[in-house]
Amino acid sequence: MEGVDHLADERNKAEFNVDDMKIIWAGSRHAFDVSNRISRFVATDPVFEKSNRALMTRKELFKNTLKKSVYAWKIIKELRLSDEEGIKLRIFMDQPGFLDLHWGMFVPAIKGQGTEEQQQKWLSLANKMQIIGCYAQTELGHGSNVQGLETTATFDPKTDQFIMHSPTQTSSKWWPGGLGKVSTHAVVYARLITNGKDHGVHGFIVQLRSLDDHSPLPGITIGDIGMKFGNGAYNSMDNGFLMFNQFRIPRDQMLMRLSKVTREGKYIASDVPRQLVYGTMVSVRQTIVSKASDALARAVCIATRYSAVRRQFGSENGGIETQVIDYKTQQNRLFPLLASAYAFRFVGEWLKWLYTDVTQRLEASDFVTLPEAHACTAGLKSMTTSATSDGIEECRKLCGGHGYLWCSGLPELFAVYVPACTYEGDNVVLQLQVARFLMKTVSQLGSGKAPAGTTAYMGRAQHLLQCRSGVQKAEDWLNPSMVLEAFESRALRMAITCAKNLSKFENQEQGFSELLADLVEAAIAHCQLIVVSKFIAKIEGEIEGKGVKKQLKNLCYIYALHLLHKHLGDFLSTNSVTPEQASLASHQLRSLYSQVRPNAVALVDAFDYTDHYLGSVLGRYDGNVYPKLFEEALKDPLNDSVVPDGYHEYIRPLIKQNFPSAKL
Ligand SMILES: CC/C=C\C/C=C\C/C=C\CCCC(=O)SCCNC(=O)CCNC(=O)[C@H](O)C(C)(C)COP(=O)(O)OP(=O)(O)OC[C@H]1O[C@@H](n2cnc3c(N)ncnc32)[C@H](O)[C@@H]1OP(=O)(O)O
Ligand SMILES: Cc1cc2nc3c(=O)[nH]c(=O)nc-3n(C[C@H](O)[C@H](O)[C@H](O)COP(=O)(O)OP(=O)(O)OC[C@H]3O[C@@H](n4cnc5c(N)ncnc54)[C@H](O)[C@@H]3O)c2cc1C
Repeated sequence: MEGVDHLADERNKAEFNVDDMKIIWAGSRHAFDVSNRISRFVATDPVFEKSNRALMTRKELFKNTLKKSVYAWKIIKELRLSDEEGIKLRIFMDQPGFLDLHWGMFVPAIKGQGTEEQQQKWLSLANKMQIIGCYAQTELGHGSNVQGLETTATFDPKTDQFIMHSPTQTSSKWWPGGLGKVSTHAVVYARLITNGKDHGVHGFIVQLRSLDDHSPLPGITIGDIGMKFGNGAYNSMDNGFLMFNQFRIPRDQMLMRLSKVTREGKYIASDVPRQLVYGTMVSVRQTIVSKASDALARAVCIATRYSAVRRQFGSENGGIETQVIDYKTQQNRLFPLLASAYAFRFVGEWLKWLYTDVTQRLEASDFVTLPEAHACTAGLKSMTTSATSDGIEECRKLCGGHGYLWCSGLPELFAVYVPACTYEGDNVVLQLQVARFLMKTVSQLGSGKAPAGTTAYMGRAQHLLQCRSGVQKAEDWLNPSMVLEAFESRALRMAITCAKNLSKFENQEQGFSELLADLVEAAIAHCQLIVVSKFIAKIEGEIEGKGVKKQLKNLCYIYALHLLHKHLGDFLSTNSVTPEQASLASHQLRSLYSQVRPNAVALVDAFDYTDHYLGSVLGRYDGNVYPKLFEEALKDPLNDSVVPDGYHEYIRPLIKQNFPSAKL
């Protein structure tokens, strides 16, 4: 029934103030106001309609993305939206496109690696979108191994230019978003060569297309790399290829904040760490963690509302059937994902703080926390995107058959989201960076250099290696110090076991290669500890709103205890818990699920997503699922006619067995 809230009973059960939780989820009242206003603005503007995009051809989808992106930019200018509002507009527009890479990577790369002069020149054009840029690093032959890139930028002192060249097919740039059809410029990563010497990978600003007619400049071959996973989905983006044939750019288009090439061709490296050339990736990885909470929250919102609407079995004497959300199996799959969405939100907030802190330190030439910032952004990007991709797929299954329908919103969400496990660093490759950092930290234990920040717990190695968990009853698993100690001792013991096994090899690199799988496990344990500890820090801080803290506490312990359950092998093999304590944790989990159950729908309402943004018939705010499923089905072009195209050509001859005679 139109206008009826089918989930009203669920909402009435809530034991906390949803409006207060909305503020906690958004981060502040101001952030909530911005999100709420912009999301509703996008939802009501017909240009941002998106329900029809799965049926568009690639060309139509691409053109539709251009239209929406340019319209979004027009709105940003005309309404003088702030940066924050502009970012929200792009998020709620919910269609990957060139704007993401222009604002998300091209502009930050120039800000981070350009001199002040270069910033003045290029950012004034980029900020007005008089040029459109992308981030061209990955090549056909190399993505993870950045040092293995083959594109060259050779300095020619005669002309004061760099010659950009793609010496092999594998050196073609391949994947950059926005490159294929839109970008006029790119920050290109290439090996810098001066006087015959290779100085490794550096960034260069390169014009790719004419600003008059958009044709590729002579010496440049460029195009789109083709269809990607799913219908619609990430195919709105023009990921591209690019080859240079001795293409010349002026010397001052090398990004020279970190190192320089003089007029004479002399290479001058500054005294800052060379890894700062990877700075844009660190900044984007940080934002990807918050985006993970957003994507997971969307899937969980759909699955939770639908699980409250959907009924199966359990009716007695023809009475009403059981809501599937009441099955403990459904709760055991769904509530940890709900808890994870909140957990990733809070760790994302903390990571933003860490990133801001390291940026300020770098500006003051303090590089001490750079390795930790790299390890945290890499590890948390990896952990949260893997969990989110798996979580979206689990939500699809939680919605049964209807979850497989395009109009559930889940197939497209998965198709758009899953490459996050690969872009901005393959998730395994990134965990190995964390593992290197952990092995270094372990090797320095006892050297007098106390581990700090997220590895500070390793400074208590003596205690953590010997301690036995004090959990004696199920309620002890609601004690933050007991939970933290179990996670710390598991992470430390796994790292120390890896370090001991490594030390058995004469050649450390060979040992590292042999132990890769164990090292990744140790890195994941460390990252999970970070997320648990930041969630605990959140619930121990000041939280306003009726009943809000209680709900967050429940979610925090669900998050931690479900991880304990999932990785029980680690916890048992490191003697961080006993089998009896593990079974007490399961008992506590069941009790927490019962406490979350009446609040579940309100906890996803707190995400404040519009029906437009969710894009899901199953996740509708009003829960009016079945009539809307019919409406969606009837919109399908196959239902335009009762008798389908092809009937006379194929179906009728088949059932009449009236084929033209076959020829062999
Ligand atoms: C608002 C946001 C909006 C938009 C964007 C969002 C979505 C858009 C969608 C998609 C965009 C996707 C864009 C891309 O994918 S761009 C391409 C990304 N590519 C990668 O991520 C490549 C991954 N590989 C690497 O990062 C590195 O090569 C590496 C794996 C980390 C290895 O580095 P390398 O130098 O070759 O090798 P090492 O010898 O292992 O490292 C030396 C030393 O440096 C340290 N290190 C490495 N990276 C960093 C860093 N970023 N910062 C600081 N330090 C770093 C490393 O740990 C090691 O340290 P030691 O102390 O051990 O010497
Ligand atoms: C949708 C999308 C958008 C993208 N956008 C951009 C962009 O805008 N700009 C850009 O420059 N790039 C972009 N990329 C490229 C992306 O950054 C790379 O694909 C990514 O960094 C992974 O590199 P790869 O493809 O070389 O993977 P590979 O490194 O070839 O990975 C293949 C397999 O090998 C494993 N592996 C690799 N190295 C190791 C190792 N040392 N130890 C153990 N296992 C290893 C990996 O775990 C993986 O299983 C994009 C990619 C996608 C999918």
